[in-house]
Amino acid sequence: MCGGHGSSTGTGMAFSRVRKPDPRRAVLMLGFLLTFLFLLLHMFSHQCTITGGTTASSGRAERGLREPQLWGYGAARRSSRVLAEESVRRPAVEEDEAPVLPPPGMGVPRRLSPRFAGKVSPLGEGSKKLPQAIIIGVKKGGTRALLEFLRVHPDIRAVGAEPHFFDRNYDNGLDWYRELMPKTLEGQITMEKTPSYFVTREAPARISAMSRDTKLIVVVRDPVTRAISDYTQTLSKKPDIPSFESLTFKNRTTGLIDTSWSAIQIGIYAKHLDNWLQYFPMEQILFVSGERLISDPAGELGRVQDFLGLKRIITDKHFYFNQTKGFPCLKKAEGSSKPHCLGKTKGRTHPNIHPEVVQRLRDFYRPFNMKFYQMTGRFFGWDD
Ligand SMILES: Nc1ncnc2c1ncn2[C@@H]1O[C@H](COP(=O)(O)OS(=O)(=O)O)[C@@H](OP(=O)(O)O)[C@H]1O
Repeated sequence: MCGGHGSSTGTGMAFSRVRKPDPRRAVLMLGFLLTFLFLLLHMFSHQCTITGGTTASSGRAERGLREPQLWGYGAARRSSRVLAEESVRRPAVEEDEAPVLPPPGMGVPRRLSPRFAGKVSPLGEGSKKLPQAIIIGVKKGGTRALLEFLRVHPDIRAVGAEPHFFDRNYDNGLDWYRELMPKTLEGQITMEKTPSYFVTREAPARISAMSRDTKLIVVVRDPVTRAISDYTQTLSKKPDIPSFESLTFKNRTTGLIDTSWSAIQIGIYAKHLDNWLQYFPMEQILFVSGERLISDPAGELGRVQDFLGLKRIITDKHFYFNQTKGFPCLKKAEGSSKPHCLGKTKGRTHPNIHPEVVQRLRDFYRPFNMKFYQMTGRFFGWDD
């Protein structure tokens, strides 16, 4: 535009006009100035749109929608802000239900949240290792109690929250998984618990690929009580769900049980165990009675310590029965001198289920339970 104007007027002409005050030239200059200012303003407003775009994408993340992953300091700060904001909006996270995991590729923060922190030696020595023993199930069996009790042992280090690596987070890779673990010294055992592994089809192959020597622990509980406990947990979060009775039956009149309902499905232990036996020998799996873990915690803990090849350090002396809670509690929690019972999400009051429905479920589970006793060589006494 400028060049075009110069060539049409001619250099000499232009020069002579500079000397004379020319109102047209003044208007032109003003036009230039205004165009320049306009361009400047436009660039500035474009810059603002980009910043606004970032905010919008955070909003997307907050609403749980997918957004391209941007790693680095800004992204890390943004995701921690998102988590903080979400935790304000969400009701308190229920124990064992929604562990806050670091996103893949970002590594694990040096200071882990207490939910993830295992016991760390005061000097921070040792190294992080993949777990040599895993509590793989069952949901609502008493897995949290077992892990909390085991953590009292000086030779056990366990991650607090459920990593869900072999079901939900497998794509994050073994390095990510290892990073979640607490540091251990020579001779100490690294552990984790994720009860959903027991019913995850891919879990046995995946754990075996990590190490064929992994020791597996399953806390089992009467499948009928377990189903009611599972339902009670869901009910506590979604009070509007249908009744236990209506979810149990495909057809109430014929009494046909809906085995596709996870609360029922999980309790068919023999079927799930079959899947594990394709990859692990029976000697590598220990079954803990969820009922005896309540009535005789030291006895069950003795079996677990033997299975893990550890000295029997956790004994009767470590437990007391808390009348208010109605469950055994630790006289001294790990790393503390105070008594410790599990939180209020453990040991909930179950709704009353019609005795006829309970009986129908007992009949349904009986053959599977028999098979399970046979497979494990232990009689759990659920069918008396
Ligand atoms: N010592 C002690 N204190 C409190 N609760 C105990 C204890 N030992 C076993 N239990 C039983 O554990 C049941 C919860 O099982 P899980 O920890 O495996 O549940 S979860 O799958 O991790 O959500 C929980 O089930 P509900 O009673 O249905 O809440 C308890 O019955």
